[in-house]
Amino acid sequence: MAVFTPIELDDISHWISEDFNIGQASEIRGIHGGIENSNFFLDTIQAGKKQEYVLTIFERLSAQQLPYYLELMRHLANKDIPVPKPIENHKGEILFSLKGKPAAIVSKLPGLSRLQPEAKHCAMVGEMLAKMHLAGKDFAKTQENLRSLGWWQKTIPLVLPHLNTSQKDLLTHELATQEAFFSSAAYDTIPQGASHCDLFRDNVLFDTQGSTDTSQDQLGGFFDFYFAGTDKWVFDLAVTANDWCLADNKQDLDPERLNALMNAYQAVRPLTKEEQASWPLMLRAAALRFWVSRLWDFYLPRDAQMLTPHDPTHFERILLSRRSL
Ligand SMILES: Nc1ncnc2c1ncn2[C@@H]1O[C@H](COP(=O)(O)OP(=O)(O)OP(=O)(O)O)[C@@H](O)[C@H]1O
Ligand SMILES: N[C@@H](CCO)C(=O)O
Repeated sequence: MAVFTPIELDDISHWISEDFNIGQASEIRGIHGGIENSNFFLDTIQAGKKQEYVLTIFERLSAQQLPYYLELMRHLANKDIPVPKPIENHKGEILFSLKGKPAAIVSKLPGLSRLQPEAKHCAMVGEMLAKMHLAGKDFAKTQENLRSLGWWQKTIPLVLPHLNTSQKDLLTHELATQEAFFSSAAYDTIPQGASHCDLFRDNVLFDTQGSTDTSQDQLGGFFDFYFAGTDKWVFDLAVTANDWCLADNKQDLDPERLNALMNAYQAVRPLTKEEQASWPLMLRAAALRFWVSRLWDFYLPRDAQMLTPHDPTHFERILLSRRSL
């Protein structure tokens, strides 16, 4: 629930009409979802028709880091993967500056999130995630996942003082396990490429086709590529499974939804035997990554209007569950 940098229509209307071919800005509305960036729905009127976009002001990422994400989105959108397409100005640029911070405008995806997904939603996500991984194979840029092992090693010491003894033990032992895994010969054999790395339920939209229930749901698309990176595809799948396939106890995996996700993914891209062998440790790595980031946001929060950090204990419980697999 965050808007860190407020933007009014007067701040952008001249810029939009002068630098872009998307009509006249008619309305801008802060979006109070998300915790990382300042996001706004931007409406324009072009040739008498309303058009909808999303304006994002990046609060942490730098102008050097951002081209990877935006160009990945453009690459995938050009291959008909349903992701937001960055809007170019008259010079063909897709990264801008607003109020001294990097900014971008992207297409608005249709639909809404399904926070209580059914197996069919997991299957749609699994199929598209595999297609996305394959579509990204010829993406020219590489950039590390900025919230992977190096970031965990840097951030864990900052949050340890806030934890009790059992949490400290869990965090430090899991980090040591992952350090050994990342430096193993087996890890090097696992295929990698452009990965979303944050494909939670709140980063996928489903187009309801006008239905009041889920019976007509079609995938609207994946968004929020701002934690993407060149990473192990099976790590990306594990991040997705940990959020989409949670059992009712909010820590174990639900077999029906997990099978739907995995079968649909593998129908497009079968996992290698090395990926299959790595699966338990990848699920743990995915749980650790988000436990650390939620601890960081919770104990070292930033000033923001209406920022509601996520509950760190959610991924503490998930990590404990994955370690028991
Ligand atoms: N391209 C898009 N199309 C439709 N809705 C979007 C789009 N991008 C963002 N949104 C809306 O804005 C909300 C916040 O976006 P997002 O999830 O990217 O927030 P964030 O703070 O950038 O990232 P995070 O979710 O990691 O905290 C989303 O929940 C969604 O409702
Ligand atoms: N999807 C993340 C927030 C953004 O990284 C979480 O739920 O912790």
